Amino acid sequence: MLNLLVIDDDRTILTFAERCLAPIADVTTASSAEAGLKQLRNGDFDAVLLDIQLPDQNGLAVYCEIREHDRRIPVIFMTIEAASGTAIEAMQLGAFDYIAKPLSAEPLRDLVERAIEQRQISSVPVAISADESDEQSNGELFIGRSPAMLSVFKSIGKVSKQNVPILVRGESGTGKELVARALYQYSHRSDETFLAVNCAALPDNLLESELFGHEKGAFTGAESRRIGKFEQCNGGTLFLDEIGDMAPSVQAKVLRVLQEQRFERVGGNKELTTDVRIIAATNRPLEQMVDDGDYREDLLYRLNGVTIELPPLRERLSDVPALIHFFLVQAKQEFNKPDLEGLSPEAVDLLTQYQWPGNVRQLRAVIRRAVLDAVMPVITAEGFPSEIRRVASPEGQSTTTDQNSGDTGSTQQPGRALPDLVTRLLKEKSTSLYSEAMEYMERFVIAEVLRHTDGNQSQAAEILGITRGKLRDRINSYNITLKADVQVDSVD
Ligand SMILES: Nc1ncnc2c1ncn2[C@@H]1O[C@H](COP(=O)(O)OP(=O)(O)OP(=O)(O)O)[C@@H](O)[C@H]1O
Repeated sequence: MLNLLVIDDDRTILTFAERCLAPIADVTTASSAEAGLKQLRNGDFDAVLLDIQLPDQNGLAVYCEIREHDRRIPVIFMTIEAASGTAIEAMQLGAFDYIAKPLSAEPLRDLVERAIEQRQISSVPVAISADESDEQSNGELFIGRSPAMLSVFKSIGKVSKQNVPILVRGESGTGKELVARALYQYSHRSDETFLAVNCAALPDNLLESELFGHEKGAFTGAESRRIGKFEQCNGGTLFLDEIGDMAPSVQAKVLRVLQEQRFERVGGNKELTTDVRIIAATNRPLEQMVDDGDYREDLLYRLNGVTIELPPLRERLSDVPALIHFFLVQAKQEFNKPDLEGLSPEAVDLLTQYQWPGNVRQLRAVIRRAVLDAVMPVITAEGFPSEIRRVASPEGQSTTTDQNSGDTGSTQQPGRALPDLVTRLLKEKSTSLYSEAMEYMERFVIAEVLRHTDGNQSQAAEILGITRGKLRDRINSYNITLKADVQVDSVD
């Protein structure tokens, strides 16, 4: 039988808890902090229900003693409304949860059952530890042991010292920028500047001036001369991310730098020279864009000389455990969770089966979120978003949407889930409500506009007032599938 300790100076609460929780656990009661701690030391408890205001000792102090005795015991605080500030403090210290008085039988039973379940899972050895390994203490930043990644590392080794442009290809979030940085670190230019420009993040005219600079008065608002990245980076390495998102005029200027190392600032006629190594990245089908007349063939030819292809994470799922470990260690330190031990075996199973449409970036976000939310030493599948937990359901990764998604199936009005989402996050005591709600809104707005334009991205970008590159970026990160009817799957 499972054992539960209830500490409260209110007799009625102790009697209520005994009666209500008897079907699930052997309930031991104590009416003071001192008596409770004595019981704790003599017994073996699976969870503790603790009154936050005890006559002989502050509830938080008692909580700290319980943690010192056994940090795996989930502690549920019982509070009255006025003490909610202390309850929040308790949660910050790592309490399992808190429940408001007067107690009701069903929520109390549910909560205790959940706590006991977590305690049991926490007693199983973790499948992936959150402690730093030798590998990580060696400063390894680029994780991957799959044959596909080993071949990427080999390519980096082969070409990093050659002074040629390199094109890094792969889906969003696969690590293209990391490849660019590794190429730079292992090159002869590693002591020189490394600059990165995301070509999709700026409208065409601003991108041109960002890259090549401009002269005073070149256009309205150009109040002084500006030095562009190609000039700033002379002798160094320039990473051009989303190289597919450049207007023809910018493509022509980049081609000229690649061929002759020459360019002019916007609005200037003085020819400047620069010695910059270009590493470009894209997740777009440049060949197709050339066929469609959207991209210069000569530029593609120049960039394509040496290509490094990053496989999507779903094609190298054997890398997932090492990546989980890497991100766990990072997040444990960053969020100051010294008690975190790692991930339970079923949690690891789930993550190694999921298809990761958002690639490594999505995996990183999922681990960070789970660490941030963790109140127990072991993270279980409960700590993951619903789209990942669905993998374990008999239906597999269904396309049904949930309240996290910006869209809904045909049965629900799009966008209607926002109030529910806010209510749920409030209930879960979220500390990122604003960003989650904004993400939901953005997802919803983009899907609606795309539906309105029948999936036409140029029209949608115009209506939204954002660049096509930015729209594409959002479509990728929210995993919006453009079919006859625009569908949205939720991705963190
Ligand atoms: N193999 C890896 N090891 C460790 N971290 C990784 C790895 N791959 C990617 N990451 C991390 O995942 C995140 C996304 O990586 P990155 O920005 O390089 O992707 P990207 O392919 O350039 O994405 P985008 O196309 O959207 O710009 C970053 O936080 C990066 O540090």
